[in-house]
Formats: sequence, C-alpha cells, structure tokens
Amino acid sequence: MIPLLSLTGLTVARAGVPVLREAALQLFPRDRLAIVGPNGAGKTTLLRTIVGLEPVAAGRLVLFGQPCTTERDFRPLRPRIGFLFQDSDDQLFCPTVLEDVCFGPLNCGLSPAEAEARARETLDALGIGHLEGRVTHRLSGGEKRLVCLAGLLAMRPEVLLLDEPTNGVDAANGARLRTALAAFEGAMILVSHDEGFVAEIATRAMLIAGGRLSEAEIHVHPHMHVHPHLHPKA
Ligand SMILES: Nc1ncnc2c1ncn2[C@@H]1O[C@H](COP(=O)(O)OP(=O)(O)OP(=O)(O)O)[C@@H](O)[C@H]1O
Repeated sequence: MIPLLSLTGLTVARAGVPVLREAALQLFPRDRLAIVGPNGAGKTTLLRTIVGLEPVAAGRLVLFGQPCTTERDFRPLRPRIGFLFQDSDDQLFCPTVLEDVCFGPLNCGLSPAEAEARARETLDALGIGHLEGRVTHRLSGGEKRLVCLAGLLAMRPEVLLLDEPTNGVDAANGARLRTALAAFEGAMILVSHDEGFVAEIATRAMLIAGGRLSEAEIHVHPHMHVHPHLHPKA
C-alpha cells in the first residue's frame, strides 16, 4: 500500500539546534496516528513540517507520492490536508462562522452557493448549525475549536493533522468532536495530551522525545467523571 505521507530521516533545526532528529513515519489510508510527548518535544513542529511551514535541514518528505521540498511542491497538496492549529485564533479570520467555514470550499473552487451549502451541511453534521451567524472572535474557546474543525472538514480533506483538538472543549462539544472524528474516513495525525481521547480515537501512537520519533503503545486508562456534590444549606 502506498503511504499518504512519508517522512524519512527528517531533521528540523531552530537556531542551529535540532528539534526533530532524523524523524521517520508513514501514514496510510484510515490510519489514526497519535503523536505524544512532553511540552516542547517538537509535536507542533512535526505537523508544521508536514505542510511545508518549517524549513527542513535534512531528509525526505513525500506527500501523496510527490516529493516536496519547495513551496511550489506543497501548495497544490495543502487542500488535501486539513491542519487544525493549536490556537484557534490563528485559524479563524473571517467575520462570521459561515464565512469562515465557506473559505476552504471556495478556495477549492466551489461556487459561493455550493460553498455555503457545504458549510451548512458540515456545521449541521457537527451539531453547531446554530452558530452559523455568530461573530467568530466572540465564540467560546470550545465553540472556536469546533468551527475550526468544520472549516477543515468542509474541504473534504484526505488527511487531518490535529494539534490538541480537545483543548478547552467541554463534555458536550467534546462528544460532537469525537463523533465527527470517528466518522471521518480519511487518515489523521493527532497531537494530544488528552489520554482518554487518544485511547478512544487513535489506532496507533508514536512518541517524540529528545527530537527522536519512536513507536509507542496506547494505554487505556479507566474513565473518570467529576460529579458536583450540592449540599443544601442547613
Ligand atoms: N517560532 C519559534 N522560534 C523558536 N523556537 C521555537 C519556535 N516555535 C517553537 N520553538 C521551540 O521548538 C521546540 C519544539 O516546539 P513545539 O511547539 O514543536 O513543541 P510541542 O511538542 O508541540 O510542545 P507543546 O506540547 O507544549 O505544544 C520547543 O523548544 C520550542 O520552544
């Protein structure tokens, strides 16, 4: 089977210091690969490198069978990869939710009417159709997360790169997010510190430590709930 993404011997340095050292990974159709590791290990850097946002010091990066080194190589392939940024405010830039979710489909060549229909369908599938008229910068953190995901899913990408998708998301929106990701038929790379989420969604995992990427195991932890105890005043 041909991998969708293939990295070999990939080294990325910042100010001469390697953040990723000879990283290798392959992502196949329907793979749900979790990348775990401590703060500052290079997880975000890895995702940014895959879409050509970081200069590569050494190694080979192949997307959908095409070796990629220059911006000209990456640009036509980016619509096939939906990248959820760690910070939603870096991703949302249109005045309203509907306009923001339409942006990707419009960029992919859909007409305005088709893009709106696609955006509404995607927002409804995520259970957030009621947000379509809202001003994006006034949404809650969790709502922003789901709107960003809607913007990516509306492009019908083949691969999702998700950087901390559950960050700041409450139980109800978290359930919507998990349902949408479980239904997603493409492949994904999932960066997350949320162990329950990783155990539920990922099919395999890799660990980044000291700039090195290695295979890891997914451990399923017992589920925990926090129940409020209300004590009526005596
Ligand atoms: N723009 C930048 N300029 C200089 N150094 C940076 C920059 N962005 C990240 N770094 C450094 O590169 C290293 C890897 O950062 P990265 O954001 O990839 O880590 P991460 O594993 O995603 O961390 P976290 O779990 O905290 O999100 C860190 O040491 C970080 O301080």
